[in-house]
Amino acid sequence: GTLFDDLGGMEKIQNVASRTLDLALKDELTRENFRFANMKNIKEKLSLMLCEVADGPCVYDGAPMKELHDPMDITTSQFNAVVESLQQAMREEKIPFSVQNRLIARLAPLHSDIVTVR
Ligand code: HEM
Repeated sequence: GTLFDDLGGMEKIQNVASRTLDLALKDELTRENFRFANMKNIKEKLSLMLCEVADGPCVYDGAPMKELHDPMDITTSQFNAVVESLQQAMREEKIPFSVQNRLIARLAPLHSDIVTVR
């Protein structure tokens, strides 16, 4: 089976994406960035990205990660904060720890496109 199946399929992924962004909107380290963002749109695009990266039946159709995040001058601490929001969201959805880690591992390479400041 795919990581997509192990995560519990599309509905679970949509819940995770939605909750991750709600948490990021509350987190002191990241809330300013998301303050004026179209959360409904980001939730949809993040769902597609997570689905695709987990070998699910989706094609990400959003903006390239670097282009999108580069102007925000994002730090490693902020990147880690979003990853922690994602981990909390997966925990709340009762996704097994080992499955959580497989998804995180596939997102780790995005670090170099997203973080442009130390
Ligand atoms: C694993 C890390 C991350 C992933 C996978 C990710 C993914 C995404 C995706 C898929 C979108 C929507 C793209 C689109 O609308 O076409 C997005 C938008 C956005 N991301 Fe991230 N992101 C990450 C980290 C971060 C961090 C650390 C911040 C800032 C603290 C951040 C701030 C934003 C903001 C503000 C938007 C909305 C931009 C806009 O609509 O103009 N992201 N991200």
